[in-house]
Amino acid sequence: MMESPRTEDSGRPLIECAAVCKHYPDFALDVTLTVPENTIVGLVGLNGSGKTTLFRLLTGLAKADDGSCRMLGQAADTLPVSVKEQIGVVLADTGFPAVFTPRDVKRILAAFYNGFDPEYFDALVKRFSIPPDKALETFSTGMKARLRVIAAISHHPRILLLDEPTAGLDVVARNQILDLLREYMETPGRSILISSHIASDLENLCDSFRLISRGRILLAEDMDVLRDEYGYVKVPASLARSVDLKGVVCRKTNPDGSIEALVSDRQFYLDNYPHVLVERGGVDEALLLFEGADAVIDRNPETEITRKGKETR
Ligand SMILES: Nc1ncnc2c1ncn2[C@@H]1O[C@H](COP(=O)(O)OP(=O)(O)OP(=O)(O)O)[C@@H](O)[C@H]1O
Repeated sequence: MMESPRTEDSGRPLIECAAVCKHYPDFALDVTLTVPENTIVGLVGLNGSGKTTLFRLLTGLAKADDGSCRMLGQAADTLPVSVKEQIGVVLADTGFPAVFTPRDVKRILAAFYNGFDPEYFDALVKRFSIPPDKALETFSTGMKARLRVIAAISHHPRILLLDEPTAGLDVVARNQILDLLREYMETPGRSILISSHIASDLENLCDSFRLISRGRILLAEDMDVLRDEYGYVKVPASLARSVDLKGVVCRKTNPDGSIEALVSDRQFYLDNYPHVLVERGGVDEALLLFEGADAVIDRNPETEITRKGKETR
């Protein structure tokens, strides 16, 4: 059986999805995922792949048709307040009413969370140059996004669920948020599940990532393994029959007969095939190849584990 991503071998699971299923008329989600403490997991997938649906299941906003999600060991659809207190959430396309000011937001959070830290909130608002008394309708996209993350983090939760927290932001604003998330993780016992369309954000922040496609997680890997060992290879049509596609994770055959593939052992190709283009395989390459692939090997060990568990039940 394949190992889980190496950085996640130890640590209590804070976020768990066990074969959780959600069906819509034109879409089906079926996900198994574990995020242990002290870990940042990135969720990557194209538009409509199911990222927001998964966040909605984890926050109890959507109810699973089968399987289950657990947060801090408790069923996600019936979380007690004591557990909700320990979760911070940024959901895509949500926010506070436009007429609110950051000071209003602070009052609401203080009423909602016992653990809300007003001094920390004020310090972050100041650090990110957010005007405390202006209505949010006057805010730029970046200011609103920063405030959403500040609001999610100011009660010192143990878990952060962040659906596209950096969407629409420039590089400075994105880096500010990523730095804040790194600081957040300096306290032991925490974890983050974060989705983003920006591969570099996830590559620089996360310990591991999950690639979700059409509602299923097809690849689960450590970020440093992806960076150090995986490769993108392009085999010209003339060599397509002679190259041993060792360690291929997914493969796409182009109309001209050339083959593009994501492989788990870049060095093998560098050593053996001097005429094959070999580059580092990043999150973007993985996404592009998985979407156009004509062959995919399921590289999500967690799915395998849960399926086996189900079969033996
Ligand atoms: N309430 C709903 N009713 C019907 N279909 C839905 C509902 N919510 C989501 N879907 C469908 O489920 C699929 C996955 O949507 P989801 O929002 O989870 O994707 P996503 O990966 O977050 O996409 P994006 O990156 O564009 O935000 C889409 O096809 C969407 O139309």
